[in-house]
Amino acid sequence: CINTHFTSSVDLSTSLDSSVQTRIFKIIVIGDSNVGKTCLTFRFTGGSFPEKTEATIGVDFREKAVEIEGEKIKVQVWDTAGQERFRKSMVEHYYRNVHAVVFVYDVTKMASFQNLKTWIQECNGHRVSSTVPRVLVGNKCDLVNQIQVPSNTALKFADAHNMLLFETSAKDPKESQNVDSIFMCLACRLKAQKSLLYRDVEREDGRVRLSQETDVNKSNCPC
Ligand SMILES: Nc1nc2c(ncn2[C@@H]2O[C@H](COP(=O)(O)OP(=O)(O)OP(=O)(O)O)[C@@H](O)[C@H]2O)c(=O)[nH]1
Ligand SMILES: [Mg+2]
Repeated sequence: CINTHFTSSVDLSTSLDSSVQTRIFKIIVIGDSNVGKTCLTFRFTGGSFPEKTEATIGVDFREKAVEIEGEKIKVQVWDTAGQERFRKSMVEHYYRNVHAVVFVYDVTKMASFQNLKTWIQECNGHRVSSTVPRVLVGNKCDLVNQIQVPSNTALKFADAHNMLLFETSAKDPKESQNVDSIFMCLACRLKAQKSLLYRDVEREDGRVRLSQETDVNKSNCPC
C-alpha cells in the first residue's frame, strides 16, 4: 500500500454536495488521442468496453458512486480530448480544482509514451499542486504481440515522476478489476488526504466542525 503522508489541505468546498454531504472527487484522464481514455473511463463507470468510440470533443463526464470505509463518495471522471483541436478551449477547465490526474499511454505505441513528457508539462503549467496524486496507465496490454513500451522503461519513468504504474487493458474483461483499482486507489488516497477537511463532518449550531487529521495508513487502500 502507499505509505505517503499527505499533509497539505486542499479546499474541497466546491466539491461538497451540501444537501447530502457527499464528497465529489474530480479525476482527470489525460493522454494522446486514441490511447483508450474513453474506453478506460467507460470500463470503470459503466463496467464494459464500448463497441465503438469516437474522438472525444472537449470533455465527457462520467461518474461513479463508491463507498470507502463507510463513506459514500462520488468519483467524477473527466474523460478529456486527446486531439489538440478538440481540447484547446477546455484545458483551463480540465485542471481547475482537480483532485487527481491519470496519465494514459498506449503500450503498442511508443510515441504515446514519449509524449507523456508534454502532458506532464501541461499539467505542471496549470499550477496543479504537487500534492495532487498522479498515476500512469499503460493501456491495450491485451495486444501482447504488438507491445512497444517495455514494462521496465515505463516503471523507470513512473518512478522518476513519483507515480504508480498500472499496465492494463480496457478491452480485456479479465482486467476490469485492475482498471477499477486505478480509480479506487486514487479515491482512497484522496479520502485519506481530504480527511483533514471533511471526515466525520458534524453540524453543530449550524456550523461545520471538522475532525482531526487521521492516519493515511489506517485506510483500506486496495492497492
Ligand atoms: N485492443 C484494445 N483496443 C483498445 C483498448 N482501449 C481502447 N481501444 C481502442 O482504441 C481506440 C481509441 O479508444 P478511445 O478510448 O476512443 O481513445 P481516446 O484516448 O479516448 O481518444 P480521444 O478521445 O481522441 O482522445 C478505439 O478503437 C478502441 O476500441 C484496449 O485496451 N485494447
Ligand atoms: Mg476519448
